Amino acid sequence: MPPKADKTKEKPTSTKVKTSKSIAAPHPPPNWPPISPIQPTADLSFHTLLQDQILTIPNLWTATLCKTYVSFLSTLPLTMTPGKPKRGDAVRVNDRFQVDDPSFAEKLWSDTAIGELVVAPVVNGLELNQQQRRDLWGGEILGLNSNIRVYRYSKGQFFDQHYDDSNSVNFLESSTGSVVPAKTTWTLLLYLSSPATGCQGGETVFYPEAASKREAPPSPVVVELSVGTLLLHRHGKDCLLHQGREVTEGEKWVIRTDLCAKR
Ligand SMILES: O=C(O)CCC(=O)C(=O)O
Ligand SMILES: [Fe+2]
Repeated sequence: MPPKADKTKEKPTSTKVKTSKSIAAPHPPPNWPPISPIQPTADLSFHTLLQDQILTIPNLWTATLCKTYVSFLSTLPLTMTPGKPKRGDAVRVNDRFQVDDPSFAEKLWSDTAIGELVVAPVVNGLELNQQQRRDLWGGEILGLNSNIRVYRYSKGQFFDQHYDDSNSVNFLESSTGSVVPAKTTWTLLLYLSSPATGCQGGETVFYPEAASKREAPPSPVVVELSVGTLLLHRHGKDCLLHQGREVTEGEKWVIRTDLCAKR
């Protein structure tokens, strides 16, 4: 069975006081550039790549904003992949920066179209009712995981086949300041690079399973990199096997977080 994504680094983040052991990375939150300029929400929508499993929001971030972020992220102390993965962990060969930053997670949710589109999802032209929303997102969505990860893949780097785990987290509600028990349900990957920025390869590829043992598995779903596109995919027990293909030219930059649902 293919491994889980880097389990050791995907520990639940907590908004409570933590022991040094539970801190995934000891970074103070960086001084992120403002999330501007962005596309108006009215111009954006979900695109379905695989029903109930893989969605995108093309052009969530403008090319200008992605460029500003890549320049900024290049100044952060990214760390190289730890040597040999532990037994059961996926092979991830890239450079990463990880920080627990509820304030940035809240900005990504509210200052971009993510929050509005997730709360009132129109999928394939149909607005979902409350039950359909819960089924799609895996519960009542609170916002985004404060565990923010930045990946830089240089030429020759990749993220081998794996499944993403659902994690238990404590979600800090910005409006009330209260902490709500939550779990992550979908992975969000924001692409800041593409062939337009000189990056070749690096596609995220999903391997849907065959409906039965007698049937051949469907073709893999290849998500091409596109600057400013947000990719969302279901994770946890219904996660599809997936990988980040090798980058063959240039650099691939990605910001990763997750949807959090009430536990
Ligand atoms: O970089 C990618 O395309 C995939 C990343 C991924 O699978 C992950 O963060 O779990
Ligand atoms: Fe993954």
